[in-house]
Amino acid sequence: RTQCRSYPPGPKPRHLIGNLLDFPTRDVANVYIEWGKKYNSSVLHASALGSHVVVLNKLEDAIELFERRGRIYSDRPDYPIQKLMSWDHNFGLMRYGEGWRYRRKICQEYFSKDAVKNHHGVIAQKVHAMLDGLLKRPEKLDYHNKMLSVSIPMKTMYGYDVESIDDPCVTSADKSVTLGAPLFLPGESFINVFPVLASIPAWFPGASSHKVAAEVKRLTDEVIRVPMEWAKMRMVEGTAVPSLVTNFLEKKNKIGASTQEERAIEDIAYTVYGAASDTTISVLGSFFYLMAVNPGVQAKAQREIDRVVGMDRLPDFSDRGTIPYLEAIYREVLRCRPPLHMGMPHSLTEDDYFKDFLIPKGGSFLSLTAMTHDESVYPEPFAFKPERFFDKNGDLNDDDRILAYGFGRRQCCVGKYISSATLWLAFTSILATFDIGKARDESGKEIAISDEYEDFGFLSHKKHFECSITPRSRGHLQLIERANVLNK
Ligand code: HEM
Repeated sequence: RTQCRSYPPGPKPRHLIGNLLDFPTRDVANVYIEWGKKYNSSVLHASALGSHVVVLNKLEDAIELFERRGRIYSDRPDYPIQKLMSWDHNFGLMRYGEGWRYRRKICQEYFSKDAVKNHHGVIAQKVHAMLDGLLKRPEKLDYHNKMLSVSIPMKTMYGYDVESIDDPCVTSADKSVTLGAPLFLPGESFINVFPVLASIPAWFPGASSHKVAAEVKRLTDEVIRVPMEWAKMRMVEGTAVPSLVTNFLEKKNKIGASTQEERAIEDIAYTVYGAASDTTISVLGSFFYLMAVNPGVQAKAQREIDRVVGMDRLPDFSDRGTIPYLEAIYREVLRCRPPLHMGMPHSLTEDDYFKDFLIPKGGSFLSLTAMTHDESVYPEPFAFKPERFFDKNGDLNDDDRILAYGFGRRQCCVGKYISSATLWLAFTSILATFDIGKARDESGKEIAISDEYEDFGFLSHKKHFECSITPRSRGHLQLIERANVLNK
C-alpha cells in the first residue's frame, strides 16, 4: 500500500479549476472510452476543486471494486443539487444507510424473482394494449412505447391506469427528468463542485442551476403528491385495486402504520416510476430500431417463435425458456444500448488502493457502455449479433449477467426481474405479430434510419425515427383484437 502514490491517469488538471472544463456533458460514455485509449488505462481519474471522479471501463475492475470491496463502494455521491430538486426522495440516489436499506428491502420484496409472477397479469395486459396501439396507429410508435413504459409502474405502484401520455403525472415527471438529470453530471452544475453555492438564492445573478432546480422541485413534489392523493381517494371510495401504495393504505387502515413507513412507501412509488419508465422507453426504442435495421435477426426470431408458439395464440410467460434466440436478442439489445450508459454513480467512503493507484474518497462512476463494448469480451462490439450468446453446440452460453442492470452491494437494479419479464414479453409479442422494417418514401425507396440517440445526461433514448410496423397476417391481427377484448 505504501507504494501506491498516484491517482489513475486522466486529463491534465488546469491551475485552480482542475478538470472542470474536461468533464464531458454529452456522449459521456464514449468520451470516457476515448480517454481510456488516450491514457492507455481502464481506470481513469479527473478532479475539480477537491471532487474526484474515477471511471471504470473494465468489467473485472468493477467486480473487484463494487462487489468484492462493496462495503466501501456502495454509497452515492452527496450532490447538493439533489435536495434543491426534491430528488432526495429518490431512494436510488440516497446515501448508503438505514433510510436506503429500509426502502430497498420493501422494494426488493415487492419485485423479487418470485413476486414478479404477481405482476405478470399487469405486464401482459399492458403489452397487449401496446400491440393494439401499434395495430391502430403504427406511426405513433413513440407514444405506444411510452404508454407501456409508464403504465406498468403506475399500475403496480398506485393501481393507476394511465389513459394517455398527456396525463399530468406523466408530463410533470418527464419535465422534471429532462431538466434535472443533466445537472447531475460532473461539469454541468457548479453547485455539485462548490457545495457552498447550494445556499445562494435562485434569484442571485448567474444562479442558473438554481432556477432549473427550483422548477424541478415544483414538478417533483407534484409527481410525488398527486398519485398518492389519487390512491387515497380510491381507498375512500372503495374502488382501489392492489398495488404497493393501496396495499399499504389498506394495512394502515386496519392496523396502523408509522409515518416512517408511509414516507418510505411514498418515496419507493415515486422512485420506481422514474427508474422503470425511462429505462424501459430507452430499451424499447433501441429494440424497434435494431429490428428495423437487422431484418435477418428479425426473421430468424419469428421462425423460432412460430415454431414454439404457433399461430393460434399470443406468446405468454410459460414460453420463456423455450425460445433461446429471443433470450439472446434480449441480452444483445441491452448489451448494445444500456440505457444508463454510465450506470448510477457509486461513491467511495474512504481512500482505497487499486492497481497501484490511489482511488480517492468521493465520487466514482463505472462505464457500462465501455464494458458492454469491450472488444476482448465482445468481438465487433458495435455489431448487433444475438449469435454471440450461443456456444459452439448452439446452446445459450452462460453470459447471462445483464451488465446494464449494474453492480454491487446495492445489488444492482432492484427492478431487474420485472424489467426482464416486461421486455421479454414485449419483444416476443411484437415479433410474433408484426414485421418491423424501414419506412419508404413516396417513390417506394427505403428511408435510412440514423443511429442517433437523444442524450439526457445519464440516460439516453433513441432519437425519433420512421419505421414500418405491419401485422404479419390477418390471424395475428385477430389475436391482438381478441386479447384486448378479454382485457376490458
Ligand atoms: C432495462 C431497464 C432497466 C435498466 C437498464 C436499469 C438499470 C439500473 C441500474 C444500472 C441501476 C443502478 C444500480 C447500481 O447501483 O449500480 C438501477 C437502479 C435501480 N433500478 Fe433499475 N433499471 C431498469 C429497469 C428498472 C425497473 C423496471 C425498475 C422498477 C422496479 C427499476 C428500479 C430501480 C431502482 C429502484 C433502482 C435503485 C436501486 C438502489 O439504489 O438501491 N429499474 N437500475
